[in-house]
This record gives sequence, structure tokens and C-alpha cells, in this order.
Amino acid sequence: MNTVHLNKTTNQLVGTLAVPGDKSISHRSIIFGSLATGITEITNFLTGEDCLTTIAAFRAMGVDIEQTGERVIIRSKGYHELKEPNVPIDLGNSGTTARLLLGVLSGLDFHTTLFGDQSLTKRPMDRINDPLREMGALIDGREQGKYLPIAVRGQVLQPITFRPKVKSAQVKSGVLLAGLLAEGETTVIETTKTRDHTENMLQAFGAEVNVNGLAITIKGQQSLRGTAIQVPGDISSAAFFIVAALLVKDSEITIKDVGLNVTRTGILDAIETMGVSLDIAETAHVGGEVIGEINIQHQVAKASVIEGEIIPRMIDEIPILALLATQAEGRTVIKDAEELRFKETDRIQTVVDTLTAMGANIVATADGMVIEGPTPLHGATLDSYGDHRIGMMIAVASLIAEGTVILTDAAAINVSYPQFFDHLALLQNR
Ligand SMILES: O=C(O)C1=C[C@@H](OP(=O)(O)O)[C@@H](O)[C@H](O)C1
Ligand SMILES: C=C(OP(=O)(O)O)C(=O)O
Repeated sequence: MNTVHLNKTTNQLVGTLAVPGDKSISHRSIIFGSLATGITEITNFLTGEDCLTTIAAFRAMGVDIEQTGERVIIRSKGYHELKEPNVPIDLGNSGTTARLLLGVLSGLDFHTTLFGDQSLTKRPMDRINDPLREMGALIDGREQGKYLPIAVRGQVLQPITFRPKVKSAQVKSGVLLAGLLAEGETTVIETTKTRDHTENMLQAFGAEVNVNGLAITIKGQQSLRGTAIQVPGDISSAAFFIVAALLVKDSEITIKDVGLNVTRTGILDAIETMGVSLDIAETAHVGGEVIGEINIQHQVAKASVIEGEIIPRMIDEIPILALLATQAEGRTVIKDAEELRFKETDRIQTVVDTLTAMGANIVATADGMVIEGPTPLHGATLDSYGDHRIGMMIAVASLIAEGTVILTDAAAINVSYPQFFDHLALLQNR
């Protein structure tokens, strides 16, 4: 499955789909379940490689984690009982595991070494290590701990009030996790709201946490209680099929049981500002998260300017939105998205290079891109560059491109959506 040949679809996309569990929430369910005392039972867990990496990390610290497909049972005696791993921990491709785990390990009384794959080894860790060091963490690594491999020796941490410079839920969450283990009260004050699954899950595990607008305060050294977590479908995964249905003529699909937390629905708002109407209905609330259904029919989008507070609420969906913009009428401008340069790849550059190779009119800017549409797309030989979201963007683009798209390193998609090609075939009635 590493190289796949993809052709323009002859079928419209139709049907109802439940996308796999949310990646951010799946990671956090393993982390909080491992830190809690008692039994945590997780359903609809994402079996993507990144989340399996988080399971392996906590198993290495002695936590009993039983995983059978999308059902996970964690039996833990609480964070005081976590053990020093006797081998370095492999974080694979997962930025979320790296930043959140650094927060946890900084406050646990043992030594750990962390390393990752080629992509993760290039991603900045100083954004989390700087505040952790301010709390007293002992962290060292390549270039003074800016990059993996990194070693941590846990300490008794002091609380801080932290105003992150980057808009990052991973940094916020890493500091809140360290704050949970620290003495006193730790506060994180954001400039723009980022995804709040950590805050929601802390509450679900019985922690005292106070959210006051952009300020989050956590009381240190409290214990968490194991609980049941139902993971909503991942809107970031759904976004690929939402855009696919908009692009392929006569399509109509419904995505059910998908997470609709407002800190994640920027992609739906952005699509609506492009003149598209979506039918969205909330169906349930679980563990502080909203779940619902989205119905999408093929429509032609209009260009728009996407900027400001919406960007952190759709940061992982910008590659697929850029594809939609290549087929929209007019000039789409994406701004304030410099964070894309620090993902699995530099997603400003890889999106621009990939869509240009397919015939799009798109240029990179320092903090985003400018796209003129509509332009017809054509086949090409393209690489995922080891980036799951680039791989899925290419696969969706191939549905409307003339000629064959040859996608190399398609296996990168397994990081967040192992069933992606099966689900695509299902919607094509193949
Ligand atoms: O907290 C999380 O689960 C995530 C936060 C975002 O990263 P940043 O915090 O680096 O923006 C996002 O891109 C990533 O896919 C998952
Ligand atoms: C950026 C992503 O994940 P992470 O930072 O966890 O590698 C992503 O899933 O698009």
C-alpha cells in the first residue's frame, strides 16, 4: 500500500459514514487514564499509529493497558505508581505525544529518554520545554533540548502563570499536565482559544480546573479518578470527505457521530464563509464534548479570506481547505497560519508544491497561501512526504484530476486514518 495509483472517480460519493475516533481525544484518554486511579474504559479509540504510540509510552511506564481494536481498558494505580522505563521511548511521528508527555514526565520522579522519527526530530520542543523549565523541570537534549532526542529527570515542580507565545493546544496541555503534578496552582492564559479537550477531560476525570475565558487554572497534586470515555469521531478526518463530497458532482454524504466542539469546527465555519451550506445537527454531549451529524451535498464554493481566531480552530484542515479553494471562484487568501510550518512537514510549502504540480494556481506567503480558482487539476507523481494529511489531500484531489495520480508513501495516512481508503471506496460504492 505504499505506492497507490489513483484515478478520477466515475462515481459520485454517497452514503453515511462514521469516521474513526478523534486523535486529540484518543491521546488524552490514554494519558489521563494512565494518570488516574482506577479503571478507565475507552470506546471508539482511534487505532492510528500516533495513538498507539501513546499507549506504548505508558505501557513502558508500567501501566496496564488492554487494547482490543477501538476498545481500551486501563487499570492504573495513579501517577505516583508510574515506573521509570528501562528503554528509550519511541514517539514515532506524534507531536501531541511528545509535547504532552514532556509535561507529565517533568513532574514524575524518574529518568526518561524520548526520541522520534525523522519528521518529529525536526519539530520544535522549546515551546514546551521553556515553560516546563520555568517550573523547575530538568530537561536536556539536542540543541539544549530544542529538538529530540530529549532526556527528562522528573522534579517537584513549582506552579507558574504562563502566557504562551504560540497558539498551541499541545503547549497549553503540556503545561496543564505539569501543573497537575506541581505544588500550588498553575494558570495558562491563551491569546486565542485553542482546542480545549484537555480542560474537558480533566473535568471528566474529576479534577478541579477553572476555565475563565482564555485563562485556565489547575490545582496541583490532585488525584484523578478513572472513568468511561466515549471518543467522538474526528472532525479533522471527516474534513477530507466533506471536501470530497463538495468537489465530486452529484455527491451527498452524511458524517455521523462526529465531534462538533467549537474549538475544532473552524473548518465548517470556513466552508460556510465560502458560500456553501452544510446541514449540521448536534445529537449528544459526552464528557464535555459535543457530537453530531453533518450532511454535505456537492456545491461550488466561492473564494474567501480565512484568517484570525478561526485558524487555530481548523489548523489541521488547512491543507484540505486549500484544495477546495483551487476549485472555488476567485482568490482565497489564508493568513495567520505560520504554525503550519511546524507540523509533520512545512504544510505551507508541501501544500503549495503538491497542488502546483497538479495544475493549481497557488502561492505561498510567510503565514499562509493565496489561491486563485477554479483551475482544472491533472495527474502527477506525488509524495505524501510522510505527512498523513498531505497524503489524504492528494487522494481527495485525485477524485477530480484528469489522469492518474501516483501517490508514494501512502502508508503515512495510517498515522491518523488507517481506514481512509476503505471508507473512500465505501462512499464510491466500490
Ligand atoms: O493538542 C492536540 O491534540 C493537537 C494540537 C494541534 O497542534 P499544536 O498544538 O502544535 O497547534 C494540532 O495540530 C495537532 O494535530 C493536535
Ligand atoms: C499536526 C498533527 O499532529 P501532531 O502534532 O500530533 O503530530 C496532525 O495530526 O495534523
